[in-house]
Amino acid sequence: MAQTFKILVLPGDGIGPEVMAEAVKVLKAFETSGRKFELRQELIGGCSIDATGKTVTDEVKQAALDSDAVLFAAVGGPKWDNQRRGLDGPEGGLLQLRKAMDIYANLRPCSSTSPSVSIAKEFSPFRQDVIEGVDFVVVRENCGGAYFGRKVEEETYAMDEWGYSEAEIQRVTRLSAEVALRHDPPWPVISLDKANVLASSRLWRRVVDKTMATEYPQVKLVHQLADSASLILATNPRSLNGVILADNTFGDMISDQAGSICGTLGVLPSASLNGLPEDKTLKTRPYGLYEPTHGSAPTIAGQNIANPVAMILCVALMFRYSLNMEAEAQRVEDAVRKVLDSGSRTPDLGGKAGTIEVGDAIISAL
Ligand SMILES: NC(=O)c1ccc[n+]([C@@H]2O[C@H](COP(=O)([O-])OP(=O)(O)OC[C@H]3O[C@@H](n4cnc5c(N)ncnc54)[C@H](O)[C@@H]3O)[C@@H](O)[C@H]2O)c1
Ligand SMILES: CC(C)[C@H](C(=O)O)[C@@H](O)C(=O)O
Ligand SMILES: [Mg+2]
Repeated sequence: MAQTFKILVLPGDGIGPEVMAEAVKVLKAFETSGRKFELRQELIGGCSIDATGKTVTDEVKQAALDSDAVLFAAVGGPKWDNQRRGLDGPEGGLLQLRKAMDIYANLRPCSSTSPSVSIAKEFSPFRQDVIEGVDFVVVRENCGGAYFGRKVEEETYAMDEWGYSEAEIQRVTRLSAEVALRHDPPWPVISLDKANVLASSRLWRRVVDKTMATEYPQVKLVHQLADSASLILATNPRSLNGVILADNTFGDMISDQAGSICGTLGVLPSASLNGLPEDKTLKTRPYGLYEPTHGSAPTIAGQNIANPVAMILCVALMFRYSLNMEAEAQRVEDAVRKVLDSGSRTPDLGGKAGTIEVGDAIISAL
């Protein structure tokens, strides 16, 4: 009997449906007589608010928990900006889903050996000698901090509680160290915080220090203030090579900044996980939600010009982390590299190709 993987597909808003269509085409190309993908497509974000009154329904959250993996594209847009925000707004649908799945670590790779950065030599706004050899992965805490703390939102005052518990910091620190250990020799862990100002950062630094010293003494740990990390990323990004561990807010910011190395966010995928596949403490394979780093890019939606590469590389990450299909993950990454090298690129990379054309070219190159 064929092995069947249940995949929840969440295209969302803006360019989401366009880039998701290409990713699904790539996924389908990997069906064989021995392997099937059972796809269930659902609403999330603004389109879900319009159809159901909720940014994500309980059924969709349950479907995520019942799936082998979730492919998510993007949510939000000006249509909903002045209606509802926070957990009830379009972006809140994604936040609620991250929380429901407890996918506490968001891995956002940016490597000059990956297809995303290999094209940077021609398109990046950076000088080639500055970005040559850049190789890091941001491990962003994904379920806590300012995103999920108590909120006050009044006419003339607003507050977001930016709190972390020891346990929340410990688990993401462990996962970042495990990512570091996947490399030989192990990568350093570079932990970002604002311990010079924020109480939550001081706890962050203490817990990271203790966890690394007691459980991962073989992994080098560096603390870097988050604001200066931003400067370093813009001046000497290679010196951040390794695992960049950051809380929810700093991780969000530094991973968007990584897009500047490639010159576009349209090529950076990410994996949100509640553990690595080799984690023995998990009863099942980890939950995985695969989402590009970019958003719904409303100004370019509906024109067949959005770059589908980030979403397609999410399929590769899903193969790697959720479906035990490493060889297939590499085939997707190789095909993307080949197509970008051939010059078939969307306008954000200076090309003239359409979303569909790039998707088709990647399938032909598999
Ligand atoms: N994960 C998500 O769903 C997510 C992430 C970020 C922003 N958003 C939402 O998206 C909306 C727009 O936000 P924003 O403009 O700050 O960020 P954005 O990532 O949507 O766009 C930033 C810039 O990158 C470009 N861009 C992004 N993805 C691209 C792609 N695949 N191909 C080509 N160009 C691409 C856009 O045109 C824009 O110039 C907002 O409603 C925001 O809340 C959603
Ligand atoms: C849309 C928004 C909730 C989201 C975040 O801030 O986490 C996005 O910016 C991201 O980086 O995935
Ligand atoms: Mg972001």
